[in-house]
Amino acid sequence: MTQATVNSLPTKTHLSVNLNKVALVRNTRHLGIPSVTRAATLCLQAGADGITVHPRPDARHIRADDVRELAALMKAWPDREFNVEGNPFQNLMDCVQDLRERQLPVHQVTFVPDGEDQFTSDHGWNLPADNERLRPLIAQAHALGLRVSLFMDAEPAAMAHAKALGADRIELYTEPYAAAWGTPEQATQLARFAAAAQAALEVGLGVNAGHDLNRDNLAAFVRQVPGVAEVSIGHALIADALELGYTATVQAYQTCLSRD
Ligand SMILES: CC(=O)[C@@H](O)[C@H](O)COP(=O)(O)O
Ligand SMILES: NCC(=O)COP(=O)(O)O
Repeated sequence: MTQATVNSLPTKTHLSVNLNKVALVRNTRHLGIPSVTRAATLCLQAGADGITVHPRPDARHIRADDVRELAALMKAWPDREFNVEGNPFQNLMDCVQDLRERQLPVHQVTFVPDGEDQFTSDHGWNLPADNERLRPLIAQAHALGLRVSLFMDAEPAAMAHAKALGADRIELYTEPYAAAWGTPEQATQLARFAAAAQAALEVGLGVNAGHDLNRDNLAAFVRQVPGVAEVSIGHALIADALELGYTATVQAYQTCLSRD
């Protein structure tokens, strides 16, 4: 990497807490508990750097109302980030346009190429094949004042395409690393993700990461993959919070991210 690139590496990896799973439990009754906004408040009070949600078209967990209520809450936390994930060819753009019309904060959109009823995210964009259809949506998000991150597999060659499309960041889809953690494949996967992150940094993209990161696999990832600006973590973090509470859990994840 050039010196200029090294100098621009983030000094901290931010923790964005994904609250999908809080909404998933809430949606099994009509009682409003557990509260997604209360969870967000507790995570932010505990030191989370941001909140992530992924409102899927089937509204299985996060609903449009949740996105609005969380954005309204984020107004009271101007130094924290609100990241909304989704497929821009489905409901994502309407969702963030709605926030903008209400003058509610949203900082980043993460474009994810999921099908309408996909079990969970399991792949990134296919660049350059998806280039032409993504380009106008990235421009549309920029016109709304949003940072755009593209959910990507750890393929170094795709990073220059993401940059040429106008993306600001990529989010590395980390499930293959998480699945390899603790096995002989771990080092191979780490090297693969490090190469993809380095390729992204070299073309001037920021690097986010997420999917199945947890308290066991997180520290090695951020130590060995260069320049990770942000991780978004939901499933494992909320599972931990059921046992430890939000405050202790967020603090434990921040300890994993510490570079001391
Ligand atoms: C893009 C990504 O990896 C996460 O948003 C993941 O898709 C979480 O979604 P679910 O909580 O619906 O599994
Ligand atoms: N972008 C990934 C995310 O928000 C959370 O993924 P997971 O931790 O629920 O797998």
